[in-house]
Amino acid sequence: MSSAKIFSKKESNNEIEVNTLKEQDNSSLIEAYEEKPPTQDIGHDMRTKIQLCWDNVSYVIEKKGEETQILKGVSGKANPGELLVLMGSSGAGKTTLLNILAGRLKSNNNAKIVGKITANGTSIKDIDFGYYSAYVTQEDILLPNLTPRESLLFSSRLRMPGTYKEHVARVESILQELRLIKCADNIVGSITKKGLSGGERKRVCIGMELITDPIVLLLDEPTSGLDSFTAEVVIDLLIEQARKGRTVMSTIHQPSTSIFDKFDRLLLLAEGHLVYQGRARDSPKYFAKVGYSVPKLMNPADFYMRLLHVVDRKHPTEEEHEKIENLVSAYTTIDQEDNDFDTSKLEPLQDKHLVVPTNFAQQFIILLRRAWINARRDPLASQVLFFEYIMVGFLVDIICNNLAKNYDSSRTRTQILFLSMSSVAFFACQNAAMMFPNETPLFLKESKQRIYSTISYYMAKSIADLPMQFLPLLVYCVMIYWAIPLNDYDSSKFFIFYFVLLLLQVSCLGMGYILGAMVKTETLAVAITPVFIQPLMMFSGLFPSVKHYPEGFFWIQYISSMRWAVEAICANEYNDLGMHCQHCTDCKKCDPLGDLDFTNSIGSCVLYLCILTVGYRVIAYLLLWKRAVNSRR
Ligand SMILES: Nc1ncnc2c1ncn2[C@@H]1O[C@H](COP(=O)(O)OP(=O)(O)OP(=O)(O)O)[C@@H](O)[C@H]1O
Repeated sequence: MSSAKIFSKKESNNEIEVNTLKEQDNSSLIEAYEEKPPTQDIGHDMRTKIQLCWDNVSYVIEKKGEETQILKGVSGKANPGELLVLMGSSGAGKTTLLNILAGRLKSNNNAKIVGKITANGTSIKDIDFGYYSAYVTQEDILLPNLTPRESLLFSSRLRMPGTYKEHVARVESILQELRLIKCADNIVGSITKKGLSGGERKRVCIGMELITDPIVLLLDEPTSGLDSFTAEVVIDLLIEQARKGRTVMSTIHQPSTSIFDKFDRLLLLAEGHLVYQGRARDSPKYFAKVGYSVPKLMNPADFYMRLLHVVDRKHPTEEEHEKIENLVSAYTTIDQEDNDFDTSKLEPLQDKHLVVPTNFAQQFIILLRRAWINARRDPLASQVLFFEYIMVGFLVDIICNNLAKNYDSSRTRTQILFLSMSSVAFFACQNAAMMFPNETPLFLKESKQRIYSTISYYMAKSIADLPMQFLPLLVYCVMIYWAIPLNDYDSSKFFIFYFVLLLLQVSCLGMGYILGAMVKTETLAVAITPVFIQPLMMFSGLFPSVKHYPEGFFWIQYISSMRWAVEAICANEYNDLGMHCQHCTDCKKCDPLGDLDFTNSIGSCVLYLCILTVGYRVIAYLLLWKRAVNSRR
């Protein structure tokens, strides 16, 4: 593939090229692209240009019978080949406007969008605008345990057609283009795990969207949280993307003067009103004309932010109100002389659709590989789980080793079984619940883009998570089984013990998925896990025994997989244990199982456990599916 080479050759010249182009007016810019053929040879034909226009766009939401107008008749346009920056005070409506233009916000019962949005004159309602555009969210939505190269490669394989070689070439080209080669094999990382720097992570997010070669690139605050130098690197990349012919539009919070100087066009919002739209470099002249001169040596961006700031948006002071009114009326009355873009070469867009290039089996295999790499590298799933099991096993060994096989010690024996069951249930459930919220943003984003089906994702995730759970549990079982020892009548006893706990682990992972699918953050997942697990544990048959369940609560045992797991391992333990009592000659009356009111066979307990395992997983799937459907609305 040639593009990678072309990019690397041009890299050193980019800065000069960008700056030179910036000095020219818009039409000469476009001609400049036309003369040089686009450097990308995949995806969209970059000679297709899109001018995005919005006319009188308003957004009104209704909450508790009260209407709030967030956008108030905003009009504007974003030209191909240019970087349009949206600025305004916090809450002015920048993200809302960007979301509406990207088609991410739609009218519903509580929110209404009015106005017309067109791309090359075609209403975006009449086409699948997602085919032409891409959106980079403010949050970095990436899997923390993958590298940039892996993230881009999986994204490419899921979203674009082509052979493996072509995917690799496309990814290498993007990595070079975004100057990510040096960190391409480092782990992305997260807040809790050191990985890429903020700027690198943001560039990977941009790269994830460049995979489909979008003609319109929309970004929500790509520089937030970055220092001014790193922010400038990101802006330079956006300008480069624009110079390739893309229409680039981004919200930016607080650009430095040197960043501001690089913007092609500027759109300023104040309290949902448009107060300026035009060339960024012309803005100081415009504001001076309407009575608000930018002080000498002051960053115009800082000046505008201060000018447009309203302390209490619900109750603006008279002065603030008057200032915004002045700016709004000045904007609508002063001619902007901003019609310098030649639209004659723009072609109407066809209603093309993104075609999912993979079938269910391919999606499953790619997602399984991705989920497996992510799970394998997750410290929670590997080191922490091992540590937890080894610690519990070690303590059990110290406290309970060489336990006598008599009736007196059966209480301790039962407690060990309960501890084993509760540890497995708690570790598995919490682990799954904590890992899920980290991955759901990417799943929801991809499912919004309809890259794959929820079932292929869910099945891949469910399977990929299992191996990392099995081994620590096996280590725990081996550690305690012969040290106590538990029932050593024959080897099948150990395997039944391990198998039942394994099944419990699989079912509790499902329960963890339910919790993980319900909450949005890891912290919340940690907080709510005990709330769900503990009641189910209390109805596991040991606390109190089945006979003593209060009336009306009897049914809880049927939704608790712990109940059936504990009965199965107790039956496995006490049948053929060969107890010898010191106190009685006839041990037939010593019946720990009977004392516990456990009467079911191991087979029926395992059957209940299997049914609950499937049930939990189906519920988790439905919750995830519902979230995916809601995210597409
Ligand atoms: N669904 C909603 N329900 C209630 N209020 C909303 C909703 N969406 C947006 N808003 C409100 O609309 C206003 C504009 O929100 P928006 O996110 O567009 O602002 P912004 O200019 O991007 O702000 P920031 O720079 O702080 O991100 C805010 O006051 C926000 O609270």
